[in-house]
Amino acid sequence: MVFAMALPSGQMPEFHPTIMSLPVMAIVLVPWILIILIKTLPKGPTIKGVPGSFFDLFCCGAGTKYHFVFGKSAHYFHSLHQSYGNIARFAPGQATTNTLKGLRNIYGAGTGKGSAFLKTSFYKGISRRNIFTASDPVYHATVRKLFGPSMTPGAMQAHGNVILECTQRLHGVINATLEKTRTISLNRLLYCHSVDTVSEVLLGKSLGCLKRGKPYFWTEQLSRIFFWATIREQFAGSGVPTLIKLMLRYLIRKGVRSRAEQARMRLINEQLIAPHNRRDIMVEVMERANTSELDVPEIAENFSAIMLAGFHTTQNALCATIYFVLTHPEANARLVAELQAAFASPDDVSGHVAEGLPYLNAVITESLRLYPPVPLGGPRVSPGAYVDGTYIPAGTEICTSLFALHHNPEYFNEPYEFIPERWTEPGSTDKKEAVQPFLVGSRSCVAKYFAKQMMQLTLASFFMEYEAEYVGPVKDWQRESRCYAFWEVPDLKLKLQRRQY
Ligand code: HEM
Repeated sequence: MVFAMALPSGQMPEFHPTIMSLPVMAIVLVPWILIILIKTLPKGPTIKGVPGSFFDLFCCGAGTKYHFVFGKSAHYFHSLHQSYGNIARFAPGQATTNTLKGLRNIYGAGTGKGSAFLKTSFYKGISRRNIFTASDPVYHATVRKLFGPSMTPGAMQAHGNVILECTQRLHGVINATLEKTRTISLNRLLYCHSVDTVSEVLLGKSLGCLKRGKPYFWTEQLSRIFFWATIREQFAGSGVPTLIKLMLRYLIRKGVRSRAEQARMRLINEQLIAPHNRRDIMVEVMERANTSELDVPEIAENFSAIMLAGFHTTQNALCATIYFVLTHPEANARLVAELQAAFASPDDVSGHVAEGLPYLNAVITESLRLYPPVPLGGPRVSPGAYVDGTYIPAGTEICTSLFALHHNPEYFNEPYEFIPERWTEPGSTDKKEAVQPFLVGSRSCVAKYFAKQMMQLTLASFFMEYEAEYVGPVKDWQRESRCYAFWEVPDLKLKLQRRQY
């Protein structure tokens, strides 16, 4: 009423929500941001004498938090190494290294008490105790002993034909689509292929995502779980994780995570009692189970963890390799020539020939170098030890950024270029051991040979079957990918045509 009288027109003044809300925002948000900053000040031991950016060291790791949240952590860590050298801090008590020696010091340190660099609490935020999340070396060794023998190169050979059948199903779906259009985005199809193949080899049952035309909601959960685990880790103690948890649980998607877990465990428990018509990995593991200290629910939990770890990683690697080959016409021509000299037709592709093809394996390794599916390497707690000549105090965190290691100019000529020849030319001076996309040591990828075989067979069959052209918008695959533990892969849009044999 007072306002109305003050205005000549006698109307009420307009309500400007932005002007009105600014003081409110200031009153509510500024103290909250201050509390977050104070709460996220480092509480544990700090690393001294290792450089890092001002924002990270004196503003509660603000630079790192920003880049994590916006999916740019891999590039950010690389830029820290470019600015501050081979060991750089990204928070007062956390450091990253980009050297081979650093990698070996951290991940190859063994499992002995007091000498091992154990997994950090970050992994506990991902799921229950299993092969991937456990930090206890004794428990971890028990699980590796049970599953490891079924994933050696020799053991994996028995699954080559199953992987090829999965690849044929992928081609069946692509060919059906080609009857309607020549332009196809392969991201989702390759994701479904990865899910179906991993579940088929591991559990003896394909999840049928390709047939269904889309993945199940629970197969796609992992990247989100990793994202929130990262946020939790970055903002630990500030109240942000609790707020997010409450929002997720009560406001947005009640119980999604537990439904995902139930769906996954139901599948595994069904397969544990179902008859199997071939010797898949589950059959082999359950034959050994009576010699293991793990009970059946724990074995089931580990099947779940191993299966999930295989979905995004292999899809990331397959998409990137196809992109790099197709955007490098000479590499494409060389690869196709090698494949056509080795196989008479796509149906002729076989595991034992594909594993010996130098150029095929060179394009795979070069893609894994440029675009490691796990770009940061896992965070570890220092036992109090030297990493590449620098003392990292006990209780502080250290990791090797695989993306930065793979782009380290000390090891690679033209580190940003896709040059498969660096793996085939005897005169190449590049340091080959510096490419370790599966990590090294006791916590390296248990399914390394599975992943390699799947890539060899899927890619050999694909390039034999199709003449392809990349027609998507992406000019720089790495820059245009977001990274949250794995990559969020850009659009792999291709124009495809079946080859005639
Ligand atoms: C190109 C594909 C793949 C790459 C580059 C890759 C890379 C890695 C890396 C870097 C780690 C260590 C992660 C850490 O310490 O935080 C890891 C661990 C692991 N990976 Fe893979 N992976 C791939 C495919 C797969 C597949 C297909 C599976 C399963 C079918 C799998 C299962 C696992 C498991 C269970 C672990 C934990 C091993 C342990 O701690 O003993 N990975 N992988």
